[in-house]
Amino acid sequence: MTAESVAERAGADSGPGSAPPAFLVRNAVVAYDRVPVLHGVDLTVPRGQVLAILGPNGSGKSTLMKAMLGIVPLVSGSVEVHGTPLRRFRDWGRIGYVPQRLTAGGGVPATVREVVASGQIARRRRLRWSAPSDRAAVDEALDALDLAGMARSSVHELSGGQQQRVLIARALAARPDTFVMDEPMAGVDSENQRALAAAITALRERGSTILLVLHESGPLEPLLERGVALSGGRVVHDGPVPRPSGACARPGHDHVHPHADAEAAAAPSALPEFEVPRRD
Ligand SMILES: Nc1ncnc2c1ncn2[C@@H]1O[C@H](COP(=O)(O)OP(=O)(O)OP(=O)(O)O)[C@@H](O)[C@H]1O
Repeated sequence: MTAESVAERAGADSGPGSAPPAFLVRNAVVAYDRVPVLHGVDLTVPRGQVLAILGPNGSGKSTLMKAMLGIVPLVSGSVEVHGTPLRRFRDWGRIGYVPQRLTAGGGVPATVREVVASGQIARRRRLRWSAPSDRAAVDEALDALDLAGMARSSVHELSGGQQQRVLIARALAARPDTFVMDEPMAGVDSENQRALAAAITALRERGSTILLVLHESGPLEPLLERGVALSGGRVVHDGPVPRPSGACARPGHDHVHPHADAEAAAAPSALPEFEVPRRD
């Protein structure tokens, strides 16, 4: 069976007239310098689901996310976004991508409002001045992340956690329905974590699809409907969100240390770091 017919069948399984999944990944293989780092990953993300891709350092989380967005090419396999093969997908205004760190702007001074407004560029069909509705969307995004009071501040003066809020507001400003967030809680203090969790809760309540790359579920755990754990470039768990255990379970734990990837590779079916809850 071809990848296209697998995709069609998956669409048919979800019922006549129902929307295609936000992402449909089939047998994805990705290599860097001819060394495979994703070994045939399958993943279907239904619309409206809040899903975390979990796993230790180097397990392939970011690579999978980049392959789903076409940032890195597939050696083989296929990706569809909202029912369209990735190579033909053009509706990028539907996708709100939140990178791990603020890189846009470099040393150029930019205010919080300017960075948030820059999120609308993919949505605009042609070059034009921003309309009142665009400005309203920027205001809404600033409010949602509690940033209105800092709108005129330079982003470079902000803490890492505040910058992370700016990145989410920038994605929100284009009013997408699908979010892909790379480690939104990494290096973020607890106050900013609460603001981020509140914003993600609001997105979930309005039916957004949210895909998060996380080292561990942490403070977002109550929001997550599904956890997909990778180890050594393979899916080793797909179901209820595994609970962090050991040091990773402690409040305030910030995942910066490398994990025992050699052990994970030696036992690919094991779930490093996590206790998997029973399915009752
Ligand atoms: N640009 C690259 N060139 C070569 N190898 C890479 C590149 N990016 C990632 N890798 C390697 O691919 C493997 C998977 O990396 P990836 O960043 O996807 O893992 P990850 O689970 O997201 O890790 P982390 O949590 O540390 O970000 C690792 O062995 C990594 O060293």
